[in-house]
Amino acid sequence: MQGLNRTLPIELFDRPFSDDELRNNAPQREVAVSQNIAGKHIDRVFTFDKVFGPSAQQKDLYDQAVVPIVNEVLEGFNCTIFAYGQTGTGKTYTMEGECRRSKGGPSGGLPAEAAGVIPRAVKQIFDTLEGQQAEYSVKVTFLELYNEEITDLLAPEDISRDKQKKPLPLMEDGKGGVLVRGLEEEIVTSANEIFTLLEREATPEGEELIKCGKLNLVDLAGSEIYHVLGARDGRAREAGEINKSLLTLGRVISALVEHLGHIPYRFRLDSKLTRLLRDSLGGRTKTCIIATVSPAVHCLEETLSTLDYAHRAKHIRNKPEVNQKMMKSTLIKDLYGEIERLKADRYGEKIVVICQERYYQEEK
Ligand SMILES: Nc1ncnc2c1ncn2[C@@H]1O[C@H](COP(=O)(O)OP(=O)(O)OP(=O)(O)O)[C@@H](O)[C@H]1O
Repeated sequence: MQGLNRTLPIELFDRPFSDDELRNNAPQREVAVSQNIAGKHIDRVFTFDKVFGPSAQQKDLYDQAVVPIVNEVLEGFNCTIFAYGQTGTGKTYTMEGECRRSKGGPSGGLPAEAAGVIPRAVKQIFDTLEGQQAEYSVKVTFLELYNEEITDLLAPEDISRDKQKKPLPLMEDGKGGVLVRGLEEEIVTSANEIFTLLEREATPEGEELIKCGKLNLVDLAGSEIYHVLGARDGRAREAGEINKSLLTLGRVISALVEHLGHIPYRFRLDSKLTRLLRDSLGGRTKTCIIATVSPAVHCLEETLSTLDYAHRAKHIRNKPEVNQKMMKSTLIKDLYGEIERLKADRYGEKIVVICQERYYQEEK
């Protein structure tokens, strides 16, 4: 769990570095919040794995918090990184940064210092694989969940109607997981346009293995849009949906912490957010939550709730497993099997049609 703090005033970081920490250049791990309620002074301290203060740059967060996670993905784990926090606290800035327009610069380098987690992760994955001179294929999907609707951040805007992207359905994948149907997959390749395999390595017998890791990078909608926009017009529903989504996520987190990893069934189906993050909260995925908070005093309540939530989520125990490595020959055999099955299905359909036609003719 990481805590990224955009521009928190120094009062919130009032604990100075100890001499030991200064010597070891240790990153901060605590956020201290001071409150004066009815003349009573209340101090609260939240401990996280890492805390990034007002002067922290995107690179600092990335190098310290995300690089190890991307390395795990390259080792074959599924990992999730999501930013959580009040609206306007920097979730999008953290996940995407300010580099959307210049995405995919000619040199393949990062377009700006303000590049966030997503472009940096893509670059790290690509650089590492290039460095290994391995044959690989990297597929990237970016999605946003907002108002109980999933939108594809890679899909081109719909030019037919008011530039809205179509929401995508979330479905069970039949293997205990979920999938977002129609989510665009962008293939990031080397100059040689190598595709198909993420990474290969040889078994002692010289058989090639395929290692596959997945990195989920999630941008959540703000939880307190309600307060900012007020419950007017269509915004009321939006606010309700967002709050419902995050409330359910909060309940799931409590359930996971209190019931030792068991999520009550009703919560599992409650919201798309929970379904989408099912494997990331208490499942087999390694998950990093980046909590973003505001420096503004009028946001204190929400800041405390974000810190509370993030702190609670820290107690969730996931059981990460490396994805099963598959022998290349087995994969090819499976794919041939699949092709044969599809051919047989098509043939079968045709027979049914012919039979129906004949049936109607005979009926006549
Ligand atoms: N660490 C930062 N340094 C400089 N500017 C920042 C930082 N974090 C956020 N900002 C700026 O603050 C504004 C709000 O940030 P952002 O849009 O990322 O918030 P958000 O949490 O994604 O909001 P929402 O929940 O509404 O989507 C943006 O203008 C962004 O550029």
